[in-house]
Amino acid sequence: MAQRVAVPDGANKKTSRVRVAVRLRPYMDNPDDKDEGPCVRGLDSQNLEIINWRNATETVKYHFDAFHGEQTTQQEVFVSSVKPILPHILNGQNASVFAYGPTGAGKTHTMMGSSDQPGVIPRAVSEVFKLVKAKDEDEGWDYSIGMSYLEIYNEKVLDLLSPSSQDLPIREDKDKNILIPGLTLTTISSFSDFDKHFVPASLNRTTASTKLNQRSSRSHAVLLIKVVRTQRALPHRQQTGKLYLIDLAGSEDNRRTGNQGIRLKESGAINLSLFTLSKVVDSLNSGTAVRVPYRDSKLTRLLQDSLGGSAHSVMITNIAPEYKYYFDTFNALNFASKSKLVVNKPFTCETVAVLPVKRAKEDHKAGGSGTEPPKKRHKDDRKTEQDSSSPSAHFHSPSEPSVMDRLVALEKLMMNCQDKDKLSMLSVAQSRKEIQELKEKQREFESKAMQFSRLAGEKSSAKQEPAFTNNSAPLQRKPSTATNAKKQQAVVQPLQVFQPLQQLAVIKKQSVCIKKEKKISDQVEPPDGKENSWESQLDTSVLEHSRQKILHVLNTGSLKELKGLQQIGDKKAKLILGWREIHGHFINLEDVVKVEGMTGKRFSSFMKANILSAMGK
Ligand SMILES: Nc1ncnc2c1ncn2[C@@H]1O[C@H](COP(=O)(O)OP(=O)(O)OP(=O)(O)O)[C@@H](O)[C@H]1O
Repeated sequence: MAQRVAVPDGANKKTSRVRVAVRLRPYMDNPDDKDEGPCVRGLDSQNLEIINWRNATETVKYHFDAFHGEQTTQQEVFVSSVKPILPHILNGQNASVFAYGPTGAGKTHTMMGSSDQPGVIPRAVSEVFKLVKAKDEDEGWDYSIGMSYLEIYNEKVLDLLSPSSQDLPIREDKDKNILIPGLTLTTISSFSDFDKHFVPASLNRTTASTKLNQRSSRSHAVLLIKVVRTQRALPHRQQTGKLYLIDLAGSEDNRRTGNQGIRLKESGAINLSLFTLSKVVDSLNSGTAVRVPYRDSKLTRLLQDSLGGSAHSVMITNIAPEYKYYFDTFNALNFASKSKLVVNKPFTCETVAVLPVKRAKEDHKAGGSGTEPPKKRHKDDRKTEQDSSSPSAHFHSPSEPSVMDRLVALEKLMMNCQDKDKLSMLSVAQSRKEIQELKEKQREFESKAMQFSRLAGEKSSAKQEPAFTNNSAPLQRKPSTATNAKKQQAVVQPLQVFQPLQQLAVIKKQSVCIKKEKKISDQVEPPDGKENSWESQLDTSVLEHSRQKILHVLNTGSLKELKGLQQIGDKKAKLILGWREIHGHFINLEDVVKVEGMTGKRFSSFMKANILSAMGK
């Protein structure tokens, strides 16, 4: 049998952008949400605006490749955003279309649709058959179409056409094509043939009811349509084009989905892979990435040869207009647009009237503009108490799980620390990204805490004991060596406190800070005076002036200005911005050790480098 060899692809090796469209679903009347109106609206076929939560008299404008408003039909979405990329599949190129967005914002509606309003998937498959049929016989190629259908659930690849199969591996061949050995590939000869396989397989998808969506997709559903064309004459060239049509699981805020237990675990996997997808799309669209992090999740690994490179990709970001989706919408838009947003000038009265702002004020009353009339503020307070979706309602509810409480506490902390002057230094997108990253870290911490709590639960008696006890803390079990004992202690210490789980986040933070402050003073002013001997040689007033200058940059500097400091790279600068978002200003320079990764030693070295550099030495 003749062996096939890969023909070098003459196509442009430049990494292509992901085309981004946004679709706003219609407002859904809900007795609890009445009178609120939308928080986001379209401006034209490429632009939309959303209330600015930092100042409800402003909006934030976004520009996209396409904007589909509430009235847009399934056919219009398909024709404008998907149809143009399909002919490439017949020429051996790859493409991907994916629907991204918060849970309940319309991803499944967009991708699958219903029998009377079919979505992108049935329309695209039907179009591929049409395109093949329309090919001229005289061109001399034979076409065959195959389908695979899988879901990525909890970072496992599961074959929806063969539901009894186990987690499948993702491999890359020598030509950098992504393969899934063992995945069913069914040849289909017509649209009805496709339908026959697709409909029952869709029922195998993992869905569940959450607070926000009765039938929420808990996995990423990936439909692969493979078009292989073979030349009839010698040398029987063969080209394979892959089209991925993906209905992603919703990006989730667990306070609002009410997720616990298995739902929370699913949600962790969903958010992780979406976070990685956002990094990949960001890298591709910014065009600056040295390494696109495809390997960081199964989803992006699978899409590696169909996202970026010479592939054609479209992301349809689904958003919902109701206020209860506000933060999810804001996050989704920031993920989708990255640098494209513009902060508006203050809203005119006329425009404010069109977009009611009370919910935004309510959600952020602690950090709002402070200009709202007292009467209205009172009304909003009342509403907050009644509204179960309000962060503060969760915060005060003793029956809510502690994980949610702590996430809400974090969010609340962020809201309370809004300082207009400080925030004006940051672009909205940038700061949201930082918050997002911090939230990811917080989630990691939460999942560790949950694991920890489970361990504690197994060991302790069935009585109502605190979740954390000093003899159940795994970190304490680690034998510490003389050299790292101090470091370990700084972490273990807070867990020795007998406190309910829900207070852990705060306690841990405080304790670590106290401990680290101690470490710092040890290191900045060591007993032998060796470490800071350089300081003692400087004039006190000059030293103090330099310290103040550094503190000023740390408190008000933009990303660029922070990176201008000695020993502050991109990552550390972002962490500092994120810390400021949550906690406000650094009161003392020594507070910098509270920023993740800034140890006492690093702080000493940071101070030395910056003071000497400020003095021109
Ligand atoms: N453009 C639209 N027109 C009419 N109804 C819509 C539209 N978009 C979504 N819906 C309706 O909104 C509800 C939620 O939509 P859908 O299930 O598609 O959300 P989702 O983003 O896929 O959620 P999840 O991530 O939880 O699966 C459904 O009842 C759906 O029919």
